[in-house]
Amino acid sequence: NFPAEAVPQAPEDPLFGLMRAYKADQSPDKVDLGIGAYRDDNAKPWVLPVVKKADEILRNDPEANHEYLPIAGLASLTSKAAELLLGTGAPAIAEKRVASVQTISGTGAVHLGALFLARFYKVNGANRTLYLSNPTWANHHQIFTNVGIPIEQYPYFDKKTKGLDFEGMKASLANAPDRSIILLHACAHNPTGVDPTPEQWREIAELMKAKKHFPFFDTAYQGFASGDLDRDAGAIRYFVEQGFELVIAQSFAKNFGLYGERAGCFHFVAPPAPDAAEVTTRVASQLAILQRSEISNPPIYGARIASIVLNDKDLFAEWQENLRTMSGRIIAMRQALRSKLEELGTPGQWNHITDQIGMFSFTGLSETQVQKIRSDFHIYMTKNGRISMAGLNTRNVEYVAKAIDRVVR
Ligand SMILES: Cc1[nH+]cc(COP(=O)(O)O)c(/C=N/[C@@H](CC(=O)O)C(=O)O)c1O
Repeated sequence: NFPAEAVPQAPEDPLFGLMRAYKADQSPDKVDLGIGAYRDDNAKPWVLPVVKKADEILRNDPEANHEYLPIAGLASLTSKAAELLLGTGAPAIAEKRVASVQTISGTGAVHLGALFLARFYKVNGANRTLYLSNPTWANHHQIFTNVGIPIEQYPYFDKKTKGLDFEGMKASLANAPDRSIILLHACAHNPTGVDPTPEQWREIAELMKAKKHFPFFDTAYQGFASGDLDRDAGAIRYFVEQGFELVIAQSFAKNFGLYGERAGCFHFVAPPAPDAAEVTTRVASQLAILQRSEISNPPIYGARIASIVLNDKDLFAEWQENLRTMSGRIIAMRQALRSKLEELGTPGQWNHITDQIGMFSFTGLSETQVQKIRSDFHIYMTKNGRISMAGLNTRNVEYVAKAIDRVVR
C-alpha cells in the first residue's frame, strides 16, 4: 500500500481549483477571470459557428466511424497544422524537414517534446537544462520536471514597466550554458500578455544562434492574439527561416474552441542539410515509439473537426472571421477596462492593459489584493494577478473596474 510518506497529499492545481471555487460560489455577482477559455459577451462558452458547420458535415459523413487513427494522428490535420505555423509552401515542408505528430492538445505536445528531448537531447549522458520564462504557464514546470529535464528561469516581466524585461532576458540567455533548451511562447505570452516586438525577436534569435540554443516554441493562441494567423506565427517562421533546429507545441484548444476535445500537434523541424530528410524520418520514428507507449493514438473527433475546417477554403475563411470576432471582443474589453480605471482615477498606470496582447492581462494586483477582490467581490483570478480578458463583458466590466479600484486604494 502507499503510506503518507510515500504518497503525500498534493496541493490542488491552482487553475482548476480556481474553476471549482468559482463554480461553487453562489453569488449572483461572481465573475470568472481565471481559466484561459474564451467566453462571449454573455459570459458563455462559444462554440465557433465554423466548428458547428464542421460538426454537421462530420455527422452526415457516411464513412465516419470510430476506428483508431495512426500513431501520428490524422495526416490531413497534421500536414495543415504544420502549414498553418510555417506558412503555405514553406521550404522546410517542401524539403521534408518537418516531422508532425497529433497530440493530446497543447499539453500533450509540450509533454511529447519534453519526453523526446529528455531521451535524445543530452550532453555526456546528462539532460541539458531548459530555460522557462519567469513567469510562464503554470503547467510548464511540472511537465518538464516529470521527465527529468532540469529547469532554470529567464527573466521576462518587468514589474515597473509591466512590459518585457528584455535586457534581463538577453543576459540570462547569454549566460546559460551553450545548447540549452529555451522555451518560448510564440505569441500572447501566458500569463503576462507581453510579447517581444519583431525587432526584439530578431535579437533573441541572433543571441540564441550564437549560443547554439535549442528553441522550444509553445503556441496555444495563434490567431487569437492579433486576430491574424500569419502575424501570430511570425516568431516561429523567423526562427525556422534562420535555420534553427527546433520543436513546436501547437494547441487548437483556444483558437478552435475545442478545449475538451484535446486537439493539438507536435512538430520537429530539422535545419537545412544534406541529411535533413533522413534526420526527420529518424526523429519521427522515435516520436512514434514514445507516443505509442503513452497514448497509442490520439483522439479522433477534434482532429476531424479541425481538419475539415483547415482543408476547405470557405470554412477556413469563416474560421478566420471567427478568430477576428474572438480577438476583437477581447481587445474591446481591454480598452473598456482601461478607460473605466482611468475614469475612476484608480491609483497606478493602466496602459499595460491595452499594451498587452492575447487572452490574458497581468494586472499587477498583489496576492493580497487578489484574495480581497475574490472574498469581497467574488471576482476570480489567479493569485499572480493574471486575468483572462475573455471573462469580461459589457455587463461586468464596470463592476470589475470598481472592484479593482477598491482593492488598489
Ligand atoms: C502557453 C500554453 N500552452 C499550452 C496550454 C495547454 O492547452 P491545452 O488545453 O492542453 O491545449 C495552455 C493553456 N492554458 C490555459 C488552460 C490551462 O491552464 O490548461 C490557461 O493558462 O488558463 C497555455 O496557456
